Amino acid sequence: MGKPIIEFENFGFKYRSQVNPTLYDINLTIEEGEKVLIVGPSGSGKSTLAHCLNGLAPNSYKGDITGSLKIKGESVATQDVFERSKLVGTVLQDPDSQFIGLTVGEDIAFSLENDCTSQANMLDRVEEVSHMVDMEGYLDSSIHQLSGGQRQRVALGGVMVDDVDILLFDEPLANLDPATGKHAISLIDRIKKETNKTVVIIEHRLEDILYRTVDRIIVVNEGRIVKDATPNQLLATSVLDDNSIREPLYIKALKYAGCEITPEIQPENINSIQLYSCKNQLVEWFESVNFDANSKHVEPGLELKNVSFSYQSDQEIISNVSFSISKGEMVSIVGKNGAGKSTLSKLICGFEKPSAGKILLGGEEITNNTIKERASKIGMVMQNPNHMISKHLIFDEVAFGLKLNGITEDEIKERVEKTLKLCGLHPFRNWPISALSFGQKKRVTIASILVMEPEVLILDEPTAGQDFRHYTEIMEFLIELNHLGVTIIMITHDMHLMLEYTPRAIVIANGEKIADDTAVNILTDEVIISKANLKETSLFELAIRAGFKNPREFVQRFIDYDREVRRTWQ
Ligand SMILES: Nc1ncnc2c1ncn2[C@@H]1O[C@H](COP(=O)(O)OP(=O)(O)OP(=O)(O)O)[C@@H](O)[C@H]1O
Ligand SMILES: Nc1ncnc2c1ncn2[C@@H]1O[C@H](COP(=O)(O)OP(=O)(O)OP(=O)(O)O)[C@@H](O)[C@H]1O
Repeated sequence: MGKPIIEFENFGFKYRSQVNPTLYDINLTIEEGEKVLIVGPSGSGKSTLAHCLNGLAPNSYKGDITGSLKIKGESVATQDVFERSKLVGTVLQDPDSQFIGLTVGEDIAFSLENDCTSQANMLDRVEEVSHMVDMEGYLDSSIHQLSGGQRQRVALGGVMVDDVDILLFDEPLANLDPATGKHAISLIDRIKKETNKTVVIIEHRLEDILYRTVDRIIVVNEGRIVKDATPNQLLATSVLDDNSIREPLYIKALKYAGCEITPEIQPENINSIQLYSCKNQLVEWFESVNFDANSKHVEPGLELKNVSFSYQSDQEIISNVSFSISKGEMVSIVGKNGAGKSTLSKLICGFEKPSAGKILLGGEEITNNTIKERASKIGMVMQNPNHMISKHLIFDEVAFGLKLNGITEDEIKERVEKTLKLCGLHPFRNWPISALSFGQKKRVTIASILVMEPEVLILDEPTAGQDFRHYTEIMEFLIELNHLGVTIIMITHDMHLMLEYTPRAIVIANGEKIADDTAVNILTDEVIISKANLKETSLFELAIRAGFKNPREFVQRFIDYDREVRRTWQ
């Protein structure tokens, strides 16, 4: 047993604005040098636990603590945020809320200044850190000119240099492209091993985190710890499923095939798992299922013809991109951080104007239409919900667009209520938005666009911060809309989402389109995966390890089968 570094004892927290506590009976000891993953459904209290650990609660988020929290053996009850920051370094869920400097270099330097590093040393260290997170070309760029994932990388870089014993990451992968996510996980692992720091990670993307070993997984639900186990032990239970947390895809495939998952077969990673007799079961399952899922769409929807764009005249961000998405299609746009995906959506919505090329909707050119003209037909849900929300109450936020369009009060009420129900927000309709978790806020922004009933819906990372139940609800809801003829375009770094929900994907790298194919073909193509910072799927690896001659087909059958299973849940 190592020395305890974090000790929550009978710990509870109640936000001042809430009637009931958000955390109850937390008894959790984390030892020096441990790496612990905290998972749980949206709104279960994970970020609150993180805020209690880094002192934001109760210092910034006011509330009452019961029980005790000790760090390094000492009670921290009276510490302020600054004192706590010397013990715990944090990457928050919304990186925008923690930038201090104006440029990338200044922001990284700020973390070093806290440690009184000498000026000369500082420049070297800033270079080194920026290199670590692959941002060395951006040291003079303003934070505001960075893409969402680039901001996340800077935030990661900042905390990695903090001279603290505990590193706390709240959804570190949310905006990172899959390859950078993998890199970040390796980096966290390396720093932990080299410096013996204690690492606490909160993340919905369990499979991605388990790319590198974690010592323990803590499952939180409704403010309590419901399970504290090693990954191998946990994956052998149904706790993840029971608590709306997504299991790794290869585990799901093995379960579909009827294989028994035990800790002994080391299920924590696709490379560690022993398949034994599961191989035969997988083959039998594969042969027993077959679907022909794809239907063809032909009506013209959204078309881009040779579109180019630059923010600054010397650097082209989008280069000669053309594609055509039929009415009623559901397509992913994927690619590296900073590749130009969000910029493309800004061009489609009219927030920016192409320097060359045309954009058409339903066969008609809209290149010169105003944002307002497009807004009734094209809805856009942005990456960061805090960039979209302008109202105090949930109902008002969702009703806002309808009000602007002069819809009657009765109709507004009906449409807003219906949308809130669909988005799982109805119980909160009279709440202030400030009292929602990040995942809940994200759903508010989706609701505020859906209520407008757009023809084309563009969603930038629609499921970031969502637990599996809400993820599935949102995605199945989008599929329903899609079946009604709404064209859906998703910008995502979630390879599961792309595989499972969008038959087709467009890949952008350095502002150019480098592929336009089925999601399965793309995620099994090494060259494209590497060029666009994507990540191979564990299903493909499972199929190879189980000896399938056509692993692509195995992946496709899993996807089709899984889709059918999910449909029957509805
Ligand atoms: N600032 C706040 N003021 C009042 N209540 C809050 C505040 N932040 C969170 N809560 C309450 O705590 C609950 C849990 O929120 P928290 O952010 O800890 O959840 P989470 O598990 O991190 O969720 P997610 O995965 O969606 O980020 C919320 O449903 C809300 O009731
Ligand atoms: N307002 C701006 N001014 C100048 N450059 C910008 C601006 N916004 C974005 N950029 C640059 O344009 C490039 C593309 O950014 P964009 O946000 O489209 O990327 P992305 O593919 O959506 O990335 P991510 O996956 O990280 O969200 C990036 O290199 C970014 O630094």
